[in-house]
Amino acid sequence: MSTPVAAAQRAPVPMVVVGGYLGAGKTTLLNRLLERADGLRVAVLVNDFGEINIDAALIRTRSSDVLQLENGCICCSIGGRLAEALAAVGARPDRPDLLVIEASGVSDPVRIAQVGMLDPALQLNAILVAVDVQDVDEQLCDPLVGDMVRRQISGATALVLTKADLAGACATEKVAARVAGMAPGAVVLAARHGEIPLAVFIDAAASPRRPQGLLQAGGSWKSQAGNMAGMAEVGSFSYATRRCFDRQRLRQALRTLPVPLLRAKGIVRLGGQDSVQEVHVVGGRLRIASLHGARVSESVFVFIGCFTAMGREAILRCLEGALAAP
Ligand SMILES: Nc1nc2c(ncn2[C@@H]2O[C@H](COP(=O)(O)OP(=O)(O)OP(=O)(O)O)[C@@H](O)[C@H]2O)c(=O)[nH]1
Repeated sequence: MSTPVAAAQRAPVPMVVVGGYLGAGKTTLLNRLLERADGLRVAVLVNDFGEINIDAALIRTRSSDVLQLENGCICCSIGGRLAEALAAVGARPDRPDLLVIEASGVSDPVRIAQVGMLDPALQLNAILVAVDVQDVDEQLCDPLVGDMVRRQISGATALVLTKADLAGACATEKVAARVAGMAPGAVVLAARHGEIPLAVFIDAAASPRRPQGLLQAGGSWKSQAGNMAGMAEVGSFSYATRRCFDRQRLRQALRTLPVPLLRAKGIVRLGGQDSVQEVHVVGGRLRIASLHGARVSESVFVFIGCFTAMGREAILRCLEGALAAP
């Protein structure tokens, strides 16, 4: 392994941080990049909220170079581990051509970029922030998460509008104007199911840099996130089972959960089917889609929200009611 000095003398690894609120489409962006990154060696560092890293599993179906950090907000709670993981990438004898960090939906991408910028082996290319056109207005008004979403958006060098296909052109234009005003200097572009020009990741010049203050920006995030967690107890819990789910019952259960949540995602096996499915609940909408090429021995779910013990149990009961007959 090379020494830190030797590592610093080689050309730095371009780094892109992908941020954005829960369910905004970060993993989709990353997977689309990996599908098209012909010959480009992309290392991916994924931080997820919850003890089961569903995102890393979803990305692993498309890349083998995936590093993962568990449990939420890399910038506040595991900054040291993030720095270590980044240093390990920079110290590799065969450095990747690109390092992409997927931030958790409740973290501040600027803080993550700051940690990376302290490492001379890395060079920040862009902070991409995914913005869900359908849900961002509601998120920005939400007393619980509004400040966090605003901060994520305002730290972007590129804002990637997602789900324009669902929201329509008119809503997309309105959101584009709104978020552009929150992040002056950021490029605003729309993604089609995660597809954006590769240059946005690869070419530093394609993303205008925040000219100043990057290292100062976002300084109060830690305390804000701390307050938020204390006030509202945003948390997560997971569920794993070796049994299969019944598709119809699972749909019904996830559409009628008795407890509000911020996000749910899972990788599940359905009774009578070989294929593995990915499951997403975002903004109350449910999507179940085949996860091609995946093989799993158990189904897993992560739920993110403000749950009481009773709420948690109610959700677990719903899930158990959706299991297929053994
Ligand atoms: N229709 C449509 N769906 C999208 C688009 N982008 C993402 N999605 C869907 O939105 C859901 C959430 O996408 P993810 O990529 O998992 O979102 P994420 O930001 O990684 O989610 P977290 O990691 O939980 O914060 C999935 O069901 C995606 O298929 C899009 O452009 N159009």
